[in-house]
Amino acid sequence: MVFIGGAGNMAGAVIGGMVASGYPADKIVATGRDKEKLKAFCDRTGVHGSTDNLAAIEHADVVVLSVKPQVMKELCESIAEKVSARKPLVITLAAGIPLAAYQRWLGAGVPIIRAMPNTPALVGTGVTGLYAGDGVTDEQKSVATQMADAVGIALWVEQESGIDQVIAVSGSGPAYYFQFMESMIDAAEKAGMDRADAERLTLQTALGAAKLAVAADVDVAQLKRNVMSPNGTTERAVKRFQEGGLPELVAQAMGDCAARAAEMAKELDK
Ligand SMILES: NC(=O)C1=CN([C@@H]2O[C@H](COP(=O)(O)OP(=O)(O)OC[C@H]3O[C@@H](n4cnc5c(N)ncnc54)[C@H](OP(=O)(O)O)[C@@H]3O)[C@@H](O)[C@H]2O)C=CC1
Ligand SMILES: O=C(O)[C@@H]1CCC=N1
Repeated sequence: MVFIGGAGNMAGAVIGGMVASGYPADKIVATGRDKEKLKAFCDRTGVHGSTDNLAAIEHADVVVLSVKPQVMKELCESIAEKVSARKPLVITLAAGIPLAAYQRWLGAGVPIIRAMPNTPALVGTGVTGLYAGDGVTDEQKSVATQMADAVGIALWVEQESGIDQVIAVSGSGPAYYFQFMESMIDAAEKAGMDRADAERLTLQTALGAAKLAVAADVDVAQLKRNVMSPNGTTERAVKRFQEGGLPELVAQAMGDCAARAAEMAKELDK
């Protein structure tokens, strides 16, 4: 399996998670342009590295594309001849680029899967949304499912637009939680708590809440009520969130996120 842009944030997290879960590191090649960054990544994970995309994909059955959306067209055009001749399975991790664009850039008939992972893949707790284009076999779909399963959970979507919904929930989602944690840490520090203590307590609380929510047989609304004693401290805090419009703000932010994915598609599908 070859990851183009393999030492980057997203592919690096997927590769790190795959290797940690037992996928053989010597079956993975990561490519990049920055030799030092690539070497450090390969030393850390045990995967092979290459600064030559064409040489790296020469015999590959699966090519994962993980460069920034803005440079994806240029990258695809640079590998198109080789890819359209051999037709390996191409899995793209990029946000905001429709399958139709890859078909134009890489040539018709190349099997393409859009995958939308998230960075918690690195710790085996990722979410990957998946969408398969025409001509992708069940065996190829199962390769993508295996990659996703190795680093967390997978969800296949029926429509390509489902990928934009996945971006709004889980692709970008970790940043929403990091933002919330950052705000809690800042507020606790401002209120007089040592920053390191504030960080420790905030992160453990986030971890505990997420673990409890996953393990519980009641929904998150009930778990929230379980923390709220009538006329107690939590009720006061939650009332402030609700009066301040947090639910609407979250919905707006997620809407903005999905809208940006659609906007990127218009900018980049050329
Ligand atoms: N970050 C995230 O949370 C998520 C990102 N994504 C998607 O993943 C993709 C990558 O994003 P992210 O990892 O954040 O970005 P990064 O910039 O961290 O990684 C991109 C990598 O691509 C490499 N690269 C650029 N051009 C080339 C090239 N021509 N040949 C080989 N390697 C190249 C860069 O390495 P070098 O500097 O060595 O060239 C860099 O390491 C994007 O398309 C994004 O939409 C999807 C889901 C979540
Ligand atoms: O912010 C971005 O565009 C990428 C896609 C999802 C997460 N990061």
